[in-house]
Amino acid sequence: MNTTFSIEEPIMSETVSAQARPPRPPGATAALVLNDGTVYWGRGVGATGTQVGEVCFNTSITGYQEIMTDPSYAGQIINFTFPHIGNVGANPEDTEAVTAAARGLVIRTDITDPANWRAIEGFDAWLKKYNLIGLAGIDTRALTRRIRDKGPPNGAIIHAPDGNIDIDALLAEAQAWPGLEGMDLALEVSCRQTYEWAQTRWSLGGGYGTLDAQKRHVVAVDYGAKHNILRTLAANGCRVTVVPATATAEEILRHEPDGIFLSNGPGDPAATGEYAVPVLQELLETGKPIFGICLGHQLLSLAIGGTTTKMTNGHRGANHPVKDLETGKVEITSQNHGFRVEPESLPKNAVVTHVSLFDGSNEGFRLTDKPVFSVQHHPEASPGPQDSNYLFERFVRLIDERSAEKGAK
Ligand SMILES: NC(=O)CC[C@H](N)C(=O)O
Repeated sequence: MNTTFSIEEPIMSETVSAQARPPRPPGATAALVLNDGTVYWGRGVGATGTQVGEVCFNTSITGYQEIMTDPSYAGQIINFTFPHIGNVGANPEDTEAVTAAARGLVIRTDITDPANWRAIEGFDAWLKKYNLIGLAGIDTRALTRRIRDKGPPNGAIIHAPDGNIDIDALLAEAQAWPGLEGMDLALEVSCRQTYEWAQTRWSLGGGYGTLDAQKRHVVAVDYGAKHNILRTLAANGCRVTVVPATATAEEILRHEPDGIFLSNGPGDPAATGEYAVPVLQELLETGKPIFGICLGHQLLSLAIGGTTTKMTNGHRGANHPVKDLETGKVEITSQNHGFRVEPESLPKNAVVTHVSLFDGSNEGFRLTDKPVFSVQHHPEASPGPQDSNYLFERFVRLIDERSAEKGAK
């Protein structure tokens, strides 16, 4: 690990077009090759090998462990806009899944020795453990501007400590990769078997807790669920049964849930919708409370007849303002999505409840005739602000109201 901390850490090479490929700088052990032939040389960090995926950027300043383990990043290489990634090291608590589904990461400065009381190892060692390939010394600003102006390209990365790097082979890989549109990745990251979840949210001094009073039972459909969603459900008094993405409506209802949760997840919602939508349509018929987040929001929109499209630039960061149209309040949100719901495609019984103040795109809706709502952003944060936590309370209220109604009958 490089132990020198310096913002002046040299960038390996600037953005250069295919016509004028940059010569390999001395010491280069890694490269990123975009499908248009652009080459970025770098210094390898983390695991070795090659990977191919969509290159997107995330603007979060903290939370790199949570971002790298968010299953929604399957099929993606993350370019961090914040220059000092890795400087607080790594700990065993700040993870959102048992394994990492992201394809790799691109960072500006070399990883330094950790400076944080919670760190038990350096970020480089942690990346190796999670089999994540990284490149340091990249002009991440230039790459971000390129993604902002032209949309996220497909690219191939390599970390080869022996310097054995074949740019043409990487270019061919990047060009042959079909891209995220039309790709179902939920099956790759979903759990294989049903399991119970009881861990609650982390607290300073207390770590993660467990829940004693489990008043409500929620079945969470795992399209690639972040653990902090499950933790937040548990912290709100829910016993959570997590079922695979392929669970049928009958399998879900056999657990007799008081409410149903639809998780976040990677890939194109239209592709996942091929098997998820018929199940959701059956679940909607039951009148049970349903809450969806991100991919869950997109799948719910498809189930009621809406459409989703790929965005030119997705939303990935921890400072995105979203307006709750029903209260007029603005919440600062955590985001990670590259597809969006087209609000004009939604049926009359769907009311748009949230909108992005960055680009006006849809961030949420609710149904007027059923206890059903969903949001595009990530109210569980991790990383990010907790302004939107109230949405979990709203879900629990819907569950309690329905239970009270049933009890009164
Ligand atoms: N975080 C998510 O659930 C992402 C949803 C979807 N894969 C998208 O990119 O839009």
